[in-house]
Formats: sequence, C-alpha cells, structure tokens
Amino acid sequence: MKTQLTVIKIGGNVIDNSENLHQFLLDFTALPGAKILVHGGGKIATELGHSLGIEAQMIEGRRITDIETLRVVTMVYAGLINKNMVAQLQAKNCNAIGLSGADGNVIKATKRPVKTLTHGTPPGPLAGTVIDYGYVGDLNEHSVSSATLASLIKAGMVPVLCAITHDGHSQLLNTNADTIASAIAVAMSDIYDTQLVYCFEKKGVLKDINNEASVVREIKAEAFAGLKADGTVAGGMIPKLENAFDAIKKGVGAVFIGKADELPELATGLFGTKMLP
Ligand SMILES: Nc1ncnc2c1ncn2[C@@H]1O[C@H](COP(=O)(O)OP(=O)(O)O)[C@@H](O)[C@H]1O
Ligand SMILES: CC(=O)N[C@@H](CCC(=O)OP(=O)(O)O)C(=O)O
Repeated sequence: MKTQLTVIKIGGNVIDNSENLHQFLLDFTALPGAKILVHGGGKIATELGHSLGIEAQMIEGRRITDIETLRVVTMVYAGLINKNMVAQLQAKNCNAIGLSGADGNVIKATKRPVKTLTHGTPPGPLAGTVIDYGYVGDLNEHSVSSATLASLIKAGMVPVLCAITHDGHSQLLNTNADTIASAIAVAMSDIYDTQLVYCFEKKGVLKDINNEASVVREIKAEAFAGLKADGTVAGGMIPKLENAFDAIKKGVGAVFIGKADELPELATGLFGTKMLP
C-alpha cells in the first residue's frame, strides 16, 4: 500500500493577509502525513510591480511576463513570499525547505510559444488574438522530479514550492501556481497515494459568487463546460478547475477546493468542493 501525500496550494489573496496566513500555516503544520505546499502570490506581485511602475497584464488568468515582470515575480515568489513562509513554518516546528523549480531541478518547464487564441474565455473578443506570454513556463509529464521531492520528504522535510520554474538553459520562467500544484500531485501519484487541496478565500466553488452558503459540493468533469458557459465559474476559477480536473484524470486520488481557514475539514472532504472524474 502507498503512503498518503497531501499537496496543498495556497492562493495569493490568503497570503496577503498575515492573520489568515498564520492560521493557515498552523493548520498546515498540524496536518498529518507527508505533505507539500505550493504557494501563489499574484496579488502581491501585482502590487509591487505597480509601485515600481510595472503594470500587470493578465490574459485568461495568466500573467504576461516580460523581462521586467520576470524580475518582479522572481523577487516576490522565490524570495519574499517563499522565504517568509519557510521561516514562519520553521517557527511552528515544521521543517520546511523552500524551492523554486530550478532548485534541485525539481520543475523544468518550456517557454510558452507565441500563440493565437482560438476561443477566448468566454468565447468572443479574444478569438484570433496573437499572444506572446513572454517568460511563462508550460509543464509536461516529465517536468516534475518526483524522486527528488520524495527524497526530501523521506529526509523529514516539507517542500514549499513557489511559482518560478526554469528551462534547464539558465532561463527562469513564471508558471501558474495552480498548474504547478496539479503537476506535482500527478507526478507524486507514482510513489504516493496523493490528494490535492486548493485553498483560497472562498468556501469552495460557489453557485452564486456572492453567497458563501452556495457551495457546490461535487462537480463532475462533464459538468465543467456548462458551468463555464453559463458564467457560474469565471476568472481565476476557470484555470483552477482545469488544473483540478487534469489532476483527477491523470491519477490523483482526490481533489478538493475550498477555504484556507477550513483546511482540516477540507483535507478530509467534510467541507468545500470535491472534483469527480
Ligand atoms: N463560482 C465561483 N466560485 C468561487 N470563486 C469564483 C467563482 N467564479 C469565479 N471565482 C473567482 O475565482 C477566484 C479564485 O481564483 P484565483 O484568484 O486565481 O485563486 P487563487 O487565490 O487561489 O490564486 C475567486 O477569488 C473568485 O473571485
Ligand atoms: C504565469 C502566471 O500567471 N503565473 C502566476 C504565478 C503566481 C500565481 O499563480 O499566484 P496565485 O495563485 O496567487 O494566483 C502569476 O504570476 O500570477
């Protein structure tokens, strides 16, 4: 029987609130079994960029990352956020080790080619637009070194991954943190019985975005297109659900989406939204 592993992703809106982050890291530390933390930080990168006169440009939930923006996101994700999070976990007796994808070659990515959008989300205004995302890294099934992550876990450490990857030729790349969490969960499924938990600031996927009591408890893959078409899920929730269903399809045991301050209940499936194949 495989050992259990929980891959947890924490979003930028929670990281931006020190009280919420402190409570989340306490709950994360208390979570039993092997675990990996993946963090975003998009909101903080946008704010820091703005203060430096570098304005954020997002297309379909992904940041256009020119060379100036790459510098900002590297400083924010791999530096400020990652190291603060590791220090806070260490203070809670969790032996965290902070990594970018370049460290130990844990995540190798490929620079996204310039592409023509075929559809847009929702379909319409962006169709046919040629987009150069710049220094954005795409992942494939060979990107994550599961053996290296497993050896850190076996040595008693808790890997904490940021959204910076590399291409193996000295180039750092910016990769969406939801995508990193999904790819790690998929790769680790070869070794562990893996579950993936997406934590953000809402109680789950909501039927009505303004009503926290409207959590959709389970979503089947086949229902996703309809939820997108009728506008129930929008913005950053679209790539999150794409990554969640991708993980389920590729062998991750369970995927949950929900509120960061309900992590214990979320990780046991009591609260939040569960993805179904
Ligand atoms: N049906 C929905 N339920 C919950 N959130 C939704 C929904 N549709 C759109 N969203 C939006 O998606 C956002 C989450 O995506 P994102 O900001 O990328 O997450 P993260 O904080 O994890 O990076 C929420 O803050 C919310 O505004
Ligand atoms: C390519 C790309 O879009 N990368 C993301 C990585 C950070 C992230 O995903 O942060 P959240 O989880 O807080 O949104 C970005 O720069 O916004």
